[in-house]
Amino acid sequence: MVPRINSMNTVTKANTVTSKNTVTTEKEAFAGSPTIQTATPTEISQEQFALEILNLDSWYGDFQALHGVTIKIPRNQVTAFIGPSGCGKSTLLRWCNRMNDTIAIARASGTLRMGDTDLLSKSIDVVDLRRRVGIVFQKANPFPKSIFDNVAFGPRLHMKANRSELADLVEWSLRKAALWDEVKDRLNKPALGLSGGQQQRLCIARAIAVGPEVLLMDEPCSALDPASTLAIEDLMDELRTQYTIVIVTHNMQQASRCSDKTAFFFEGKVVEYGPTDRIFTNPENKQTEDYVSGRFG
Ligand SMILES: Nc1ncnc2c1ncn2[C@@H]1O[C@H](COP(=O)(O)OP(=O)(O)OP(=O)(O)O)[C@@H](O)[C@H]1O
Repeated sequence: MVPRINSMNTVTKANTVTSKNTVTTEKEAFAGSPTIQTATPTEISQEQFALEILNLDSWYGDFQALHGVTIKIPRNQVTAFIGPSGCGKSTLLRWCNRMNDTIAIARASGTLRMGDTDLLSKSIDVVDLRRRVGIVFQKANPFPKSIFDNVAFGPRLHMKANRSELADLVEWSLRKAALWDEVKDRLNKPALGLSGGQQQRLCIARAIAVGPEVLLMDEPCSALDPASTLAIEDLMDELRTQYTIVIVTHNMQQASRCSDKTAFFFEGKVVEYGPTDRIFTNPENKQTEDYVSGRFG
């Protein structure tokens, strides 16, 4: 029988619609999932932002890594962060789900909001935040567990699902991550036995299994071969209908192929932010033009 995740405690709580612009719910995040009834269609307009970053400064000790960054990240789109090494792309990404909390000398000021949630608040529940804002790293990092247990890990932590509900959710996540057909006969085998590209798709399945609203991807393809890279890019294209994706990439072709919006960073500042087509074909800033055309960086 198909499990009903929306009957679970955590999900019910998170489904609360708090404001007009905060309509992303787990119900929507799981839309299409066998575990959730059909979501009420929600009008997505350009005005709806998954993340609002206003005048964000960030430091590591005395070193200021971000200077007054302002970017509004639209819902259900792919936004690419590009720029030369050390310009602050990952720092910004890591504030979005508070991974920087693991760095004692990191601090930030300014505004970083997801709907009504202040992501910089000291009192935020970071475990719950990381369920709502998933992250996939440059190097795939499956747990030393079975393929099944990797995907089931988050749901076991955050939801009260019985065995069959969990099995359905694991299958759904692996299908979404375009990995099901390759692993369905070896779910109990170690995840570390998968190829690099498969491991990365597994990490994406693991991230979406808990119904995040936003998926952060920090150079997810930089360790992959062209075929696996293409698989991940296809996947992003598929996932964008349900999730907001933010990707850090050094690959200009990838940014121009996969993203709707692009932000170009330089020395901790956003030099230019706008529709990807425009950034790549008609940038307003000379520095952006030089970077996207490969003249520096
Ligand atoms: N843990 C840290 N401690 C001190 N400084 C750091 C730390 N992490 C990053 N930095 C510094 O902050 C700046 C921005 O780093 P960040 O990793 O955000 O850049 P990036 O644009 O993602 O670079 P890359 O493309 O090479 O990954 C760099 O100068 C970097 O050296």
